[in-house]
Amino acid sequence: MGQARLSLQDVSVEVAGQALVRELCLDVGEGEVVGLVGPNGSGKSTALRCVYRALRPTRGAVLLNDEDLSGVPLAESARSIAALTQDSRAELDFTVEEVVALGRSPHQRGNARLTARERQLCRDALRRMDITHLALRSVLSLSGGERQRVLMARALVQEPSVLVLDEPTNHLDVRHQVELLSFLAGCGLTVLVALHDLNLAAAVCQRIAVLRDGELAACGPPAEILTPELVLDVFGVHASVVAHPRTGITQLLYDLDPERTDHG
Ligand SMILES: Nc1ncnc2c1ncn2[C@@H]1O[C@H](COP(=O)(O)OP(=O)(O)OP(=O)(O)O)[C@@H](O)[C@H]1O
Repeated sequence: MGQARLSLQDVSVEVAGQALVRELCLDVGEGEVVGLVGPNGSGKSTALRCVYRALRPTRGAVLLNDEDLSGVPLAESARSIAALTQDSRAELDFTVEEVVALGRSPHQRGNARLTARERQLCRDALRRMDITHLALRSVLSLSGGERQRVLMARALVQEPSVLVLDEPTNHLDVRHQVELLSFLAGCGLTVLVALHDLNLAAAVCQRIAVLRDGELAACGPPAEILTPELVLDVFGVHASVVAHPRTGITQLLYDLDPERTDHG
C-alpha cells in the first residue's frame, strides 16, 4: 500500500450516441479526499466506473501516478484501487468473514490460504467497520447498512492506495455515517467519493467537484464551492450557508419552501 495520485484527463463517456460524461478533468492528490456531487443522473457513477475500470472512457484517460490505466492489467490496478460501488454485490451465501477475506484476492496466487498477517487485517477491518459480531453470519441475512459495512471492510483488506466510493453512506445510520466519514478523513488514502449529502461532503472532503449533465460545473474547497448560488443553480434548491458552531466547517440549511424566489 503506497500513496497514489489519481488524474482524470478529459474523460468522456458516450453510450449509444449519448454523452454521459464530457471532457472531465479532475485530479486527486496523494492522501486527498475529493467529493463528487451532483444531481441524479449527472454522471457521478459513470465517472467513477472509469476509475475502477468497469467502463472504458470513450475519450481521455485515467492516470494512476501518471500511468494511463488503460495499459495496466486489471489484476494489477485492483491491487491499488478498491471500489465500493452501487453495483457491489455480496449476494452469494458466504459468511461475512468470507466476503471480507475476498478483498485479499488481488494479492493472492491461486487458492492460497490467508497468512497470519492477512487474517489480522481482516479482523482489523471487521472491527473498524463494527461488524465483528456478524463475522459468522451469512451476508444474505444482513440489513442494507450492515451489508454496506461488510463491503467497506472488504475494500479495506484490499490494502489499496486509492479508494473509489459511490455513495458509501447509503443505508448507514447516522452514527455509522459519521464513523465512516471520519475514518475516510483520517485514513491517509487517496479517496474519490460520490456523495449526495452536501453537508457530509463539506465535512470530510478537502475539495468538492460538482457535476451537472456530465460536465464539471465547479471544483474547489467546500467553503468556496457550496454557495447558495451554486446550490440553487445546480440543484434548484434554496439554501443558506452557516458555519458549524464548533468546527467552523461550511454547512447548508435547506429552505423547504418551493415558492421562495429570492437567493438569500
Ligand atoms: N448503460 C447506460 N446506457 C444508457 N444510459 C446510461 C447508462 N448508464 C448510465 N446512463 C445514464 O447516464 C446518466 C448518468 O448516470 P450516472 O449513474 O452516472 O449518474 P449519477 O450522477 O451517478 O446519478 P445518481 O445520483 O442518480 O446515482 C443517467 O442519465 C443514466 O440514466
